[in-house]
Amino acid sequence: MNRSLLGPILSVSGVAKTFVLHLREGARLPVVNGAGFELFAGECVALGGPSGAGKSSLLKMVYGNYRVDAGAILVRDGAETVDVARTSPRRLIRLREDTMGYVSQFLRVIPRVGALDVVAEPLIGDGVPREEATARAGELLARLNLPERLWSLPPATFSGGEQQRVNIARGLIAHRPLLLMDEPTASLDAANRQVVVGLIEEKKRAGVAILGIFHDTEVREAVCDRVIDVTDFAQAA
Ligand SMILES: Nc1ncnc2c1ncn2[C@@H]1O[C@H](COP(=O)(O)OP(=O)(O)OP(=O)(O)O)[C@@H](O)[C@H]1O
Repeated sequence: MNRSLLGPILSVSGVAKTFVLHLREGARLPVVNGAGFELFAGECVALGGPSGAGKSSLLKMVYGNYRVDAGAILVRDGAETVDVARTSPRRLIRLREDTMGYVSQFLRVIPRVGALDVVAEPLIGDGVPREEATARAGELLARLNLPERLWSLPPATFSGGEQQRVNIARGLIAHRPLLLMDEPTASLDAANRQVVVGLIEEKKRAGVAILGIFHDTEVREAVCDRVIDVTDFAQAA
Protein backbone atom coordinates (compact mmCIF):
# COMPACT_ATOMS: atom_id res chain seq x y z
CA MET A 1 0.00 0.00 0.00
CA ASN A 2 1.56 3.27 -1.06
CA ARG A 3 0.66 5.65 1.75
CA SER A 4 2.01 8.86 0.26
CA LEU A 5 0.17 8.29 -3.01
CA LEU A 6 -3.21 7.53 -1.51
CA GLY A 7 -3.08 9.69 1.61
CA PRO A 8 -4.88 8.81 4.83
CA ILE A 9 -8.43 7.47 4.90
CA LEU A 10 -8.96 9.26 8.21
CA SER A 11 -7.22 12.42 9.34
CA VAL A 12 -8.04 13.88 12.77
CA SER A 13 -6.52 17.24 13.69
CA GLY A 14 -6.90 19.73 16.53
CA VAL A 15 -9.97 18.00 17.96
CA ALA A 16 -11.18 19.30 21.31
CA LYS A 17 -14.20 18.31 23.36
CA THR A 18 -15.52 19.27 26.78
CA PHE A 19 -18.75 17.76 28.11
CA VAL A 20 -20.94 20.39 29.75
CA LEU A 21 -23.44 18.91 32.19
CA HIS A 22 -26.36 21.33 32.10
CA LEU A 23 -28.29 19.37 34.73
CA ARG A 24 -25.26 19.62 37.07
CA GLU A 25 -24.99 23.40 37.20
CA GLY A 26 -22.99 23.46 33.98
CA ALA A 27 -20.16 21.28 35.33
CA ARG A 28 -17.43 20.95 32.70
CA LEU A 29 -15.64 17.68 31.90
CA PRO A 30 -12.79 18.22 29.45
CA VAL A 31 -12.03 15.03 27.50
CA VAL A 32 -9.58 15.80 24.68
CA ASN A 33 -7.73 18.83 23.41
CA GLY A 34 -5.63 18.99 20.27
CA ALA A 35 -6.27 15.35 19.34
CA GLY A 36 -4.59 14.47 16.07
CA PHE A 37 -3.69 11.29 14.17
CA GLU A 38 -3.98 9.64 10.76
CA LEU A 39 -5.18 6.24 9.63
CA PHE A 40 -4.16 4.55 6.39
CA ALA A 41 -5.62 1.74 4.29
CA GLY A 42 -4.82 -1.74 5.56
CA GLU A 43 -3.81 -0.81 9.09
CA CYS A 44 -5.49 -1.45 12.42
CA VAL A 45 -4.91 1.13 15.12
CA ALA A 46 -6.03 0.88 18.75
CA LEU A 47 -7.11 3.78 20.92
CA GLY A 48 -5.33 3.16 24.22
CA GLY A 49 -5.18 4.65 27.67
CA PRO A 50 -6.78 3.97 31.07
CA SER A 51 -10.50 3.84 31.82
CA GLY A 52 -12.02 7.29 31.47
CA ALA A 53 -9.23 8.61 29.22
CA GLY A 54 -11.73 9.32 26.43
CA LYS A 55 -11.33 6.39 24.03
CA SER A 56 -15.06 5.76 23.50
CA SER A 57 -15.76 9.48 23.30
CA LEU A 58 -13.12 9.94 20.59
CA LEU A 59 -14.49 6.98 18.62
CA LYS A 60 -17.99 8.49 18.83
CA MET A 61 -16.64 11.84 17.62
CA VAL A 62 -15.09 10.12 14.57
CA TYR A 63 -18.41 8.38 13.87
CA GLY A 64 -20.22 11.68 14.25
CA ASN A 65 -22.34 10.72 17.28
CA TYR A 66 -20.63 13.31 19.50
CA ARG A 67 -20.09 16.86 18.37
CA VAL A 68 -16.62 18.37 18.71
CA ASP A 69 -15.87 21.86 20.00
CA ALA A 70 -12.94 22.41 17.63
CA GLY A 71 -10.88 20.61 15.01
CA ALA A 72 -11.42 18.53 11.88
CA ILE A 73 -12.22 14.86 11.27
CA LEU A 74 -11.58 14.24 7.58
CA VAL A 75 -12.74 10.99 6.01
CA ARG A 76 -11.89 10.12 2.41
CA ASP A 77 -15.08 9.09 0.63
CA GLY A 78 -14.15 8.08 -2.91
CA ALA A 79 -13.04 11.23 -4.70
CA GLU A 80 -14.43 13.48 -1.96
CA THR A 81 -13.28 14.30 1.56
CA VAL A 82 -15.92 14.76 4.25
CA ASP A 83 -15.30 16.64 7.51
CA VAL A 84 -17.41 14.72 10.03
CA ALA A 85 -17.08 17.66 12.44
CA ARG A 86 -18.89 19.98 10.04
CA THR A 87 -20.87 18.01 7.53
CA SER A 88 -24.69 17.84 7.34
CA PRO A 89 -26.60 14.96 8.97
CA ARG A 90 -27.70 13.81 5.50
CA ARG A 91 -24.11 13.63 4.20
CA LEU A 92 -23.04 11.87 7.40
CA ILE A 93 -25.68 9.18 6.88
CA ARG A 94 -24.42 8.65 3.31
CA LEU A 95 -20.82 8.47 4.56
CA ARG A 96 -21.87 5.78 7.04
CA GLU A 97 -23.71 3.82 4.36
CA ASP A 98 -20.84 3.84 1.89
CA THR A 99 -17.58 4.27 3.74
CA MET A 100 -17.54 4.28 7.54
CA GLY A 101 -18.76 1.15 9.36
CA TYR A 102 -19.18 0.84 13.12
CA VAL A 103 -19.12 -2.34 15.17
CA SER A 104 -20.40 -1.48 18.62
CA GLN A 105 -20.19 -3.71 21.65
CA PHE A 106 -23.91 -4.42 21.67
CA LEU A 107 -26.38 -5.44 19.03
CA ARG A 108 -29.23 -3.05 18.48
CA VAL A 109 -31.91 -5.65 17.95
CA ILE A 110 -34.39 -5.16 15.14
CA PRO A 111 -37.76 -6.47 16.40
CA ARG A 112 -38.97 -9.72 14.79
CA VAL A 113 -36.12 -9.91 12.28
CA GLY A 114 -34.18 -13.19 12.37
CA ALA A 115 -30.38 -13.30 12.88
CA LEU A 116 -29.63 -14.35 9.30
CA ASP A 117 -31.60 -11.40 7.89
CA VAL A 118 -30.06 -9.00 10.44
CA VAL A 119 -26.62 -10.00 9.15
CA ALA A 120 -27.56 -10.01 5.44
CA GLU A 121 -29.22 -6.58 5.54
CA PRO A 122 -26.12 -4.36 4.88
CA LEU A 123 -25.26 -6.42 1.78
CA ILE A 124 -28.83 -6.19 0.49
CA GLY A 125 -28.58 -2.43 1.06
CA ASP A 126 -25.47 -2.47 -1.17
CA GLY A 127 -27.51 -4.08 -3.95
CA VAL A 128 -26.42 -7.72 -3.53
CA PRO A 129 -29.28 -10.11 -4.48
CA ARG A 130 -31.09 -11.43 -1.37
CA GLU A 131 -30.21 -15.09 -2.03
CA GLU A 132 -26.48 -14.37 -2.31
CA ALA A 133 -26.54 -12.00 0.68
CA THR A 134 -28.29 -14.62 2.83
CA ALA A 135 -25.82 -17.31 1.76
CA ARG A 136 -22.88 -15.10 2.71
CA ALA A 137 -24.54 -14.24 6.03
CA GLY A 138 -24.90 -17.96 6.74
CA GLU A 139 -21.21 -18.57 5.94
CA LEU A 140 -20.18 -15.83 8.33
CA LEU A 141 -22.46 -17.01 11.14
CA ALA A 142 -21.17 -20.57 10.69
CA ARG A 143 -17.60 -19.29 10.91
CA LEU A 144 -18.53 -17.50 14.12
CA ASN A 145 -19.97 -20.77 15.47
CA LEU A 146 -23.52 -19.51 15.84
CA PRO A 147 -25.68 -22.68 15.89
CA GLU A 148 -27.82 -22.96 12.75
CA ARG A 149 -30.98 -23.53 14.84
CA LEU A 150 -30.69 -19.87 15.95
CA TRP A 151 -30.35 -18.33 12.48
CA SER A 152 -34.08 -17.82 11.85
CA LEU A 153 -34.75 -16.45 15.36
CA PRO A 154 -34.65 -12.76 16.32
CA PRO A 155 -31.50 -12.23 18.47
CA ALA A 156 -33.39 -10.44 21.30
CA THR A 157 -33.23 -13.52 23.54
CA PHE A 158 -29.72 -14.62 22.52
CA SER A 159 -26.87 -14.73 25.07
CA GLY A 160 -24.46 -11.76 25.25
CA GLY A 161 -21.80 -13.62 23.26
CA GLU A 162 -24.31 -14.82 20.64
CA GLN A 163 -25.62 -11.28 20.16
CA GLN A 164 -22.09 -9.95 19.86
CA ARG A 165 -21.30 -12.49 17.14
CA VAL A 166 -24.43 -11.48 15.19
CA ASN A 167 -23.33 -7.87 15.63
CA ILE A 168 -19.80 -8.56 14.37
CA ALA A 169 -21.13 -10.49 11.38
CA ARG A 170 -23.49 -7.60 10.52
CA GLY A 171 -20.67 -5.08 10.93
CA LEU A 172 -18.15 -7.00 8.83
CA ILE A 173 -20.24 -8.58 6.06
CA ALA A 174 -20.14 -5.60 3.69
CA HIS A 175 -17.02 -3.77 2.51
CA ARG A 176 -16.49 -0.39 4.18
CA PRO A 177 -13.06 1.26 3.70
CA LEU A 178 -13.05 2.58 7.30
CA LEU A 179 -14.20 0.46 10.24
CA LEU A 180 -14.62 1.65 13.80
CA MET A 181 -14.75 -1.10 16.42
CA ASP A 182 -15.68 -0.66 20.08
CA GLU A 183 -14.48 -3.73 21.99
CA PRO A 184 -15.63 -6.25 19.39
CA THR A 185 -14.54 -9.29 21.44
CA ALA A 186 -15.69 -8.25 24.94
CA SER A 187 -18.22 -11.10 25.46
CA LEU A 188 -16.51 -13.81 23.41
CA ASP A 189 -14.77 -17.03 24.39
CA ALA A 190 -11.20 -17.77 23.26
CA ALA A 191 -12.20 -19.76 20.16
CA ASN A 192 -14.51 -17.04 18.87
CA ARG A 193 -11.97 -14.32 19.67
CA GLN A 194 -9.62 -16.14 17.31
CA VAL A 195 -12.29 -16.18 14.60
CA VAL A 196 -12.68 -12.41 14.98
CA VAL A 197 -8.88 -11.96 14.82
CA GLY A 198 -8.95 -13.86 11.51
CA LEU A 199 -11.81 -11.72 10.17
CA ILE A 200 -9.99 -8.50 11.11
CA GLU A 201 -6.83 -9.73 9.39
CA GLU A 202 -8.84 -10.42 6.24
CA LYS A 203 -10.27 -6.89 6.35
CA LYS A 204 -6.75 -5.45 6.65
CA ARG A 205 -5.58 -7.48 3.67
CA ALA A 206 -8.55 -6.07 1.73
CA GLY A 207 -7.21 -2.56 2.45
CA VAL A 208 -9.70 -1.62 5.17
CA ALA A 209 -8.48 0.86 7.79
CA ILE A 210 -9.60 -0.05 11.32
CA LEU A 211 -9.72 2.18 14.40
CA GLY A 212 -10.81 0.44 17.56
CA ILE A 213 -10.86 -0.08 21.28
CA PHE A 214 -9.45 -3.49 22.14
CA HIS A 215 -9.23 -4.11 25.86
CA ASP A 216 -8.20 -7.72 25.29
CA THR A 217 -4.39 -7.56 25.15
CA GLU A 218 -4.05 -10.77 23.14
CA VAL A 219 -6.46 -9.56 20.45
CA ARG A 220 -4.85 -6.11 20.39
CA GLU A 221 -1.36 -7.52 19.97
CA ALA A 222 -2.57 -9.90 17.26
CA VAL A 223 -4.30 -7.34 15.04
CA CYS A 224 -3.10 -3.83 15.87
CA ASP A 225 -0.17 -2.19 14.09
CA ARG A 226 0.08 0.64 16.62
CA VAL A 227 -1.64 2.17 19.64
CA ILE A 228 -2.66 5.82 19.98
CA ASP A 229 -2.52 6.82 23.65
CA VAL A 230 -5.55 9.04 24.24
CA THR A 231 -4.00 10.45 27.44
CA ASP A 232 -1.61 12.33 25.10
CA PHE A 233 -4.68 14.38 24.13
CA ALA A 234 -5.80 15.08 27.68
CA GLN A 235 -6.16 18.69 28.71
CA ALA A 236 -5.81 20.22 32.14
CA ALA A 237 -9.23 20.48 33.79
N1 LIG B 1 -22.21 11.72 27.20
C1 LIG B 1 -21.39 12.11 28.18
N2 LIG B 1 -21.73 13.12 29.01
C2 LIG B 1 -20.91 13.52 29.99
N3 LIG B 1 -19.69 12.97 30.23
C3 LIG B 1 -19.30 11.96 29.44
C4 LIG B 1 -20.12 11.46 28.38
N4 LIG B 1 -19.46 10.46 27.77
C5 LIG B 1 -18.29 10.33 28.41
N5 LIG B 1 -18.19 11.22 29.42
C6 LIG B 1 -17.04 11.41 30.32
O1 LIG B 1 -15.87 11.53 29.54
C7 LIG B 1 -14.78 10.83 30.10
C8 LIG B 1 -14.22 9.83 29.12
O2 LIG B 1 -15.17 8.77 28.96
P1 LIG B 1 -14.96 7.61 27.87
O3 LIG B 1 -16.13 6.69 27.96
O4 LIG B 1 -14.67 8.23 26.56
O5 LIG B 1 -13.63 6.90 28.41
P2 LIG B 1 -12.95 5.53 27.99
O6 LIG B 1 -11.48 5.81 27.85
O7 LIG B 1 -13.62 4.96 26.79
O8 LIG B 1 -13.22 4.64 29.27
P3 LIG B 1 -13.45 3.04 29.45
O9 LIG B 1 -12.16 2.37 29.09
O10 LIG B 1 -13.76 2.92 30.90
O11 LIG B 1 -14.61 2.65 28.57
C9 LIG B 1 -15.31 10.18 31.38
O12 LIG B 1 -14.90 10.99 32.46
C10 LIG B 1 -16.80 10.20 31.21
O13 LIG B 1 -17.47 10.34 32.45
